Amino acid sequence: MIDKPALRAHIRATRDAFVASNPPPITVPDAFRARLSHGLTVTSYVPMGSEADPSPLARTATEAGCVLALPHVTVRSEPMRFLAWETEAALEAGPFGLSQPAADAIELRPDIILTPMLAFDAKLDRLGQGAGYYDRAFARFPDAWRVGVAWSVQQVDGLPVEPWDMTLHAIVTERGWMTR
Ligand SMILES: Nc1nc2c(c(=O)[nH]1)N(C=O)[C@@H](CNc1ccc(C(=O)N[C@@H](CCC(=O)O)C(=O)O)cc1)CN2
Ligand SMILES: Nc1ncnc2c1ncn2[C@@H]1O[C@H](COP(=O)(O)OP(=O)(O)OP(=O)(O)O)[C@@H](O)[C@H]1O
Repeated sequence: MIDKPALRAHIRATRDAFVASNPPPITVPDAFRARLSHGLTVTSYVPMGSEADPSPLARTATEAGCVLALPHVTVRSEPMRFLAWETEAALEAGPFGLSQPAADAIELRPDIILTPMLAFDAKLDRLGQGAGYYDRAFARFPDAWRVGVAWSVQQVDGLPVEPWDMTLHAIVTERGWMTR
């Protein structure tokens, strides 16, 4: 049995140390670019702490004519919503120190979900912050393309898979593209 809280703390520390060593940014894989088309809704996120920054992917999506959205959360019992976000538009302070769109921004249905995560494995299973926000969003939008974004050092040998977990379709790290 893997102790998830202990694993989360360990990975946060590993990620902090990795970022302190000045890793290269994430670059945009051709397989990601190939999937973009005009009018698709792509959800990004604003990195917190030492999370990998998905902006290169989000910028490429905007250039391809995609619409960008960002997650918006309130309390755990309420689902996360994806709200429209124009690059440069002001963000507001949310819970957990998050920056997010204003609560009255337009809610969108995602086609591609750029997903933050704490840990992942070679089978493209993921471990998040533990609030289940992305797990619930994946269940609500099962047809969206689930692309995890992380640093390569966040890969682990295996993760406990919960009944509600939905495997990612692909992962982007500073080392490149992983798919199944
Ligand atoms: N950048 C980013 N945005 C995101 C997420 C994420 O993982 N990363 N989320 C993914 O769900 C949602 C926010 N969910 C969160 C759920 C729990 C905690 C949390 O428990 N934070 C701890 C401290 C974490 C730390 O030490 O790094 C806390 O505040 O006590 C944070 C965000 C939506 N936006
Ligand atoms: N589809 C779902 N419907 C309702 N509750 C869910 C669903 N998926 C997950 N949950 C709940 O979310 C909680 C968190 O699960 P877990 O520890 O696997 O989160 P995580 O993968 O770290 O989180 P996240 O998806 O936010 O990154 C669990 O208590 C679980 O019951």
